[in-house]
This record gives sequence, C-alpha cells and structure tokens, in this order.
Amino acid sequence: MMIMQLEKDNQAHCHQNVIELEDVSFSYELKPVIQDVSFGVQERDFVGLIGSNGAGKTTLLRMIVGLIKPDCGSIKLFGQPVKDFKDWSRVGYVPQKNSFNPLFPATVREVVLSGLYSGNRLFRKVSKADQVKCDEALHAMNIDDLAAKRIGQLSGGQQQRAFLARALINNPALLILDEPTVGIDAETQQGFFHLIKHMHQHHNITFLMVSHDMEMIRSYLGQEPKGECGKLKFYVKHSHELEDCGETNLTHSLKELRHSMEKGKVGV
Ligand SMILES: Nc1ncnc2c1ncn2[C@@H]1O[C@H](COP(=O)(O)OP(=O)(O)OP(=O)(O)O)[C@@H](O)[C@H]1O
Repeated sequence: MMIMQLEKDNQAHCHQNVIELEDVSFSYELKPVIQDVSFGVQERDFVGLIGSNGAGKTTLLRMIVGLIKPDCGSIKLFGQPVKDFKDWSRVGYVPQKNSFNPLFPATVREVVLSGLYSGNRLFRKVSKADQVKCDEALHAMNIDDLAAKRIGQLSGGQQQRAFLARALINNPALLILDEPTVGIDAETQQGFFHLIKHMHQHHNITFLMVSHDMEMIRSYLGQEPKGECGKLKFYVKHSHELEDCGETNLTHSLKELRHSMEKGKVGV
C-alpha cells in the first residue's frame, strides 16, 4: 500500500484542514490511476502538484471538486465529505484546457459571472454588486477590454485568463488550478504567478495547483517535495505572515499588483 503523508512542520492549531484525502484510489475501467493516496492541505498552504503526463493529477483534482467519485477512500473539503459539501463559492476551480467552439454564444462577462451561480443561484438576477465583482475579476486578469467578446473568439491564453477571472469572482478560500498558465505567454505567466503569490501571502487563500513549471514551483515552494505518492509529488509552502492584510478583496490584490507592475514592469 502506498501512503503519502505530508509533513506538518508548520501545523498551527488555528489552521483548519481544507482538503483531506485518505487512502483514495481510482481506476478508469480496469486501469488504476490513483492508488491509496493520503494527504492533507491546510488553510494557507500552497501545494504544487507535480507529476509526469498521465500520472493522475487532473483525475485527483476532479475527485476533490466532486466531479468524479473515488473507488475507495475518503475526501473531505473544509471538514465535510465532498458528497455532502454545498458551499462551492468557497472553492475556485480552473480546469485544464478550456477550449471553446468559436460559435459558443456566451460573452466573457457572462462566463465570468457564471462563477457566481451555483446550485439554486443558477438563474438568479445579476445584481449591481455582482457586476462590480465581475469588473474587479476582469480587471485583475487584465481583460476588461474583452468583456463583451464571445469567449470562443478569444485566443487560448485569453480564454484561460477569463476562466481564472471566473474562479476569482467569489473571492474563494481555496483555489484549485490545473496547469493555469498553459498557452499563456511568458510575461503574462510572470504576472499571474506574482498575483497568486500575493494572494497566498497576504489574503489567506489556500492553493492547490498542478504545474509543469518546475522553475516556478521550486522558486516558491522549495527544492524538495514534502511528500510523494507513486508518480505524484507534492511541494508545499505554508504562509502565516504577521502583517496579513485585513482586506481580502480582489481590488486590494490588484492595487498591489499594479504597484509592482509600475515598479518592476511585471506583465499580467
Ligand atoms: N475519461 C477517461 N477515460 C479513460 N481513461 C482516462 C480518462 N481520463 C484520463 N484517463 C487516463 O488516466 C490517466 C491519468 O490521466 P490524468 O489526466 O489524470 O493525468 P495527468 O497527470 O493530469 O496528465 P497530464 O500531465 O498529461 O495532464 C491517463 O493515463 C489517462 O489516459
């Protein structure tokens, strides 16, 4: 049995478990993909999930957000079994490779706003406050000018930014990102990493991110993984900064990002 248990050097009693996996296994038909994975993500962890192609990273994320069920084992989100979890506004998820038919009718604004609707909120009226949240999220990803465009008419990188804005609109406590910068140019990647690092360090957001960008992972999360299971490696950094901001909104993050861009010419 392969069990991976993350070290909890920085465990502080004030930090709750955000994700708990215990002996999770999954097979596509008869092909085992995930075997006996156990690990925990705590509030304010930034977990980078690394593994070769086909190692099961996307499959693991899809189980965590409840899109597929494990064959055995248990998965909890914020202390609740995923199957009973309802508070999806606390979780932002950006799947891998969102690509749309150019004729797909939704505009970027509609796609971003759809991040606010979950469960019975699906057909609710869009309020002024929702529009403001949408503007902030569009602005954070620097796609204000694309708001009225059809999502299918955007480049891959622009679509990815729209999906990041969609994940950010609820100001989630947990952001789950599946290779978020695939198809995004180097300058934009740099700005994006700057933004998520800021969100991690100052805004109490917990991250689980699949990436093949070892340079970014190692520079922020350290040289060695904290845990391994099969072909999956988990790099972890915990953030607990005394000078955390009271503010947790996107506008604040954006202000800090713009400031850095002006100083260091970081692109978004
Ligand atoms: N719907 C599916 N039906 C059958 N097999 C699948 C399905 N989705 C994925 N697989 C297989 O499961 C394995 C794990 O796939 P997964 O997408 O989770 O890997 P990954 O680590 O995210 O890979 P990559 O780095 O290439 O994105 C692969 O061998 C893949 O071919």
